[in-house]
Amino acid sequence: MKLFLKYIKPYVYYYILGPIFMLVEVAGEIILPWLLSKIINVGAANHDVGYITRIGLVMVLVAVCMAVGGVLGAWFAANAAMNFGADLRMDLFEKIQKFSFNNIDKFSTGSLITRLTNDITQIQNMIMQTLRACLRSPGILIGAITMAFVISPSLAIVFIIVVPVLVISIIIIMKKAFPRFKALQNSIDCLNSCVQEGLVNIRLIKSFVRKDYEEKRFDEHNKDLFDKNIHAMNIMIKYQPVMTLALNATTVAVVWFGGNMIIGGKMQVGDLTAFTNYIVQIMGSLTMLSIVFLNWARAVASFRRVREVLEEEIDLTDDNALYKERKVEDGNISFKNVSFRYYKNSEENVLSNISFDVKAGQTLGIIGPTGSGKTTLVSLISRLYDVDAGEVCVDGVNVKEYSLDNLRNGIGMVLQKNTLFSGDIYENLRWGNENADEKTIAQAAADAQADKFIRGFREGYNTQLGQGGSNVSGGQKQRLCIARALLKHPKILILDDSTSAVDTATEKYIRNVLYGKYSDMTKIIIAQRITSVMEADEILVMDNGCVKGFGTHEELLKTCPLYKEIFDIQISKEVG
Ligand SMILES: Nc1ncnc2c1ncn2[C@@H]1O[C@H](COP(=O)(O)OP(=O)(O)OP(=O)(O)O)[C@@H](O)[C@H]1O
Repeated sequence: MKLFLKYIKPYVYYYILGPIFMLVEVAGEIILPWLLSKIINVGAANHDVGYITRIGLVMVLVAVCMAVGGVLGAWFAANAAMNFGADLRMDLFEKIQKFSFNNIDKFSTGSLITRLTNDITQIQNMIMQTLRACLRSPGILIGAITMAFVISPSLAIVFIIVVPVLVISIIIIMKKAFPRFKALQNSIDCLNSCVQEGLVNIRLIKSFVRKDYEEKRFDEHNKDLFDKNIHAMNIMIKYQPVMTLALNATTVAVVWFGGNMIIGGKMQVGDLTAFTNYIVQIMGSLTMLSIVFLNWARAVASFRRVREVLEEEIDLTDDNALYKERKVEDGNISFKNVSFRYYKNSEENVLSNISFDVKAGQTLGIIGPTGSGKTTLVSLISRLYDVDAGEVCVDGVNVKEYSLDNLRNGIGMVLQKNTLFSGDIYENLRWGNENADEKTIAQAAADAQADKFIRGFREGYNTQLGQGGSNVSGGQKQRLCIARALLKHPKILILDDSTSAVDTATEKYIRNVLYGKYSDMTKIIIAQRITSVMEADEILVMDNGCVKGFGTHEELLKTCPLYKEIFDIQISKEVG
């Protein structure tokens, strides 16, 4: 509730004015049947045209006031709901941006998308409907029942039987609806995850001819969503005819008893007309209330899902950092007895007892079999994960003592899975430095051996890139990502297998530029090709999460059997 109030507070006037304007409509709906009965009982009975005209004009005036009240009430309700949704969505998005990888792994991407979109829409709809109905429906209910008792207390007894029965059935329906709506939202999660995976990987699906399999998977999720929808909607489907039946039965009973009363001279025709109008209003407001309650059931399920994300504890923060203002100045790196595992309940470490130092400006090459922990190791430098034992220091300070922004601003990472965004090349490269001018961008691109091929495109640097960089080759994408990182001018540059798709000659050019022009930058180059790391100042050889060797190329050839083996296999293959 506290969380709910946070989003209501800034727009509290909308929440007050919306229902108040709706009351104008309520008053009108109560007055109109009564005025109608006056026209029938007095005007028509006495053939008094003047009376009919006067009351008629009052009715028109009431209708105009109702329209104005209705429009303003709806406007305030819509604004309250939309603002609530927009603020909640923003907070949710900000929270997700702060998530560590561990937090992200807990929720699937599809589920986070559903929570950000569909769940918040449910909450918005609920707020809008509630504001429109919270005073209107009870107001009409109370007003119409009162008027009915005023007109004919004996006839109004029928409501004492009908209303409690309907209220009890609404409560039962609410109880049944809640779990069904929760299951429905979870099913939307699964469908969204399936759609997202299917669209992001559409090229892979086509190349592996997995279209049928993916269609089958989608069909299963789609059917599940259909079933859950029907299961939830069944409540509404069954409920609506019950309400209509109750309305019709009550009307028939009232007309029958009322007719007898008119024959017996105990009631006037106009009163019976007004009475039947009030029946419609009472039933209408009960139906409206039941729909609002059903939407509440759905929105509460959604709100719980949104709250789950908002209240998720972020396990990697800089809240307790000692040197929040400090920036990475030189680029010295030091690993001291570092151990790490992804799953905290697993017994085996992914990295075990790693220790090494890299001085500012040096180049460290990292080589080792796949899965040996190279990517994991460099992820710890920019605190994508926290170590389980030991410490990682940058410029002599534990990475946990920097603010995350300052630490990550000092480090440029070109990840193994490179990603570009839709937009032109300029926009993409400016991720490295949003203020970079065209000349600086072109220079960074030239250093990454990308300038030439970019200028080869018809639109040059204005070429639009597809989502994820789908319209450039793997090697081109890697060079654009390196240019983007160079533009950042980080103190530490990490290239994680990021030239694997670049031909060896171009890769050598890039290395030469890095060793020459960027000699003050600490560079970590992870590679599968031994030629990519041979010239590094130090080389770290990894195997199964452990350091198997550390030294220069010449030293390792003598001291590290694994390095020698990799060298022999790769170099003899090249010679062969
Ligand atoms: N996000 C993750 N969650 C759980 N386990 C992971 C995760 N990422 C990697 N691993 C596991 O950690 C180990 C080391 O993976 P890592 O990616 O660091 O190896 P690598 O040496 O960089 O491999 P490659 O050369 O293939 O890129 C592997 O066993 C891998 O399965």
